[in-house]
Amino acid sequence: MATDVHRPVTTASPSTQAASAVRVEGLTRAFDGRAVIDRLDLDVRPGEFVALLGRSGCGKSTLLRILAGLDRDIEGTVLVPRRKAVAFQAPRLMPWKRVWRNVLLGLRGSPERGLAERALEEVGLKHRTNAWPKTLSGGEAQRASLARALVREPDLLLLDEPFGALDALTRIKAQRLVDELWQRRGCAVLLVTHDVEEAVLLADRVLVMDAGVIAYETEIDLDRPRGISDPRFGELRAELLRRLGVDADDGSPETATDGSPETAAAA
Ligand SMILES: Nc1ncnc2c1ncn2[C@@H]1O[C@H](COP(=O)(O)OP(=O)(O)OP(=O)(O)O)[C@@H](O)[C@H]1O
Repeated sequence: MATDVHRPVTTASPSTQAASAVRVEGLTRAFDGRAVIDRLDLDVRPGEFVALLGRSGCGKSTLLRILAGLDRDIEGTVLVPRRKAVAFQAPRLMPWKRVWRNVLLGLRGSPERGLAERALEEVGLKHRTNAWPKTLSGGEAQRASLARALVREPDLLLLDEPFGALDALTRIKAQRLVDELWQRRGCAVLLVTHDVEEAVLLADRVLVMDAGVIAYETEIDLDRPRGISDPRFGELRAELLRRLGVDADDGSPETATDGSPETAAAA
């Protein structure tokens, strides 16, 4: 797997690179002198599905943008595969280009329309190949955005709240689609989400970001396909909510009282 190195201060050995789809060591990103990411370490295995939770403003999108190579004003080591793709909450389609041209946007050379068609077929949108973006529903636009990511044949797929703006039913369908695509493609996925159930439903491992680092992580030891009625699902959900500082019973934020690392992570 070809690997991009962003401003390394240390160098990982080739064997380490092969064992990880993402390797981050001592990553720091500051804005106006304030470290939003503060010596963060992270490893994602090839083909692993990782979900990233955390309070609003804790730095999730900043981390994702760094992994995508969109922000290089960093300290530390970031190793990511060269073939990576990102999809955001807003589909970011160019309104003056037809759907298939949007899918091919930014690809080198002169990629053929058939390439876009195959990716659109994979997301169930082949019938809208020739459409203008403004004629797509929210769910369709998000699928077009996913097709644009898939056409890059990524080893790493970065998803920043991709279902955040969708209605509940469309969201469930989009989650199933991402699950299917991940199983078929076998790429590593890093999904930023606010939705704890979505994280437990889809991910192999869920991370909670707080105070600039990964403050908590848990493997999701549930068989697939997963159902929210599974008692273990409820346990994992409750624990993650607790780590996020939310009481699973009444949804109200907990107050940090004892200064313990656990409480600090959740506060
Ligand atoms: N370009 C920037 N300039 C200054 N501050 C920034 C910039 N980008 C992000 N920040 C700040 O960094 C912090 C983390 O932002 P980020 O968008 O990564 O949070 P987040 O966890 O993704 O939040 P949310 O869940 O609300 O999307 C915020 O305080 C934000 O204001």
